[in-house]
Amino acid sequence: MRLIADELGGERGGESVFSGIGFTLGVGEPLTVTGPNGSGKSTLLRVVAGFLPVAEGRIALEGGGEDYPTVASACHYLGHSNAMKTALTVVENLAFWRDFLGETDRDLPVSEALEQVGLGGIGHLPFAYLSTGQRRRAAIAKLLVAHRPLWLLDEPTAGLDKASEARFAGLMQAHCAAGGMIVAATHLPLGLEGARELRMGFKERTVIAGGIC
Ligand SMILES: Nc1ncnc2c1ncn2[C@@H]1O[C@H](COP(=O)(O)OP(=O)(O)OP(=O)(O)O)[C@@H](O)[C@H]1O
Repeated sequence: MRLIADELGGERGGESVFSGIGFTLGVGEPLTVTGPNGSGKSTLLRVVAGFLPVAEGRIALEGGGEDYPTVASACHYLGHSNAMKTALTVVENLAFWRDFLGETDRDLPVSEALEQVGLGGIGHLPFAYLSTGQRRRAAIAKLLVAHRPLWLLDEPTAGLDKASEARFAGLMQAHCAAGGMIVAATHLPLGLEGARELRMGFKERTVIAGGIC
């Protein structure tokens, strides 16, 4: 399976935000997207996910087979918002997402996913009761309860403490080791060993080996 961006361009409000983006991501590979505020990192992730139209060029998933015929069908998108209902408990939110996304044979049970993000024991609480970092960890658990090979992550560690950052780095490494792919926009090192870096907002935009990790 390969994710291919070819001369990809994205717009916001009818104005070009970026153009000429090119990269190929193979199984097990992480890519970090870096650059100053407003350089288009979030826009790029939303174009890849299919939430915004491709303004020019193309984004495609090759080799996804019947299970993953499109990028959208293959990806989890974790944006700035956690996409959880505040009135539902943490367990109810995760069960909703598992049911909505459809079960696969690689999903973790909700209780195990909560253990993996250090939230074991508080799954019964309404999402509204959780702290900022706990909310982010619950949103990360969503990645585990419904398997998708491609994780699109927008500043995924915002609000996490050091221990949670390290735990999430382990989850990302495990995802890649199992053949997953990650595209993560970030201002912070993510602990993703061997990640290439796509630098946005610079005149010479390049993908460089062994970037921010
Ligand atoms: N809905 C919108 N309409 C018009 N312009 C927008 C819209 N959303 C974002 N933009 C503009 O698009 C540009 C890229 O924004 P984007 O959020 O992709 O940047 P970013 O690199 O993710 O920034 P940050 O590091 O601050 O998160 C910015 O100039 C922003 O003002």
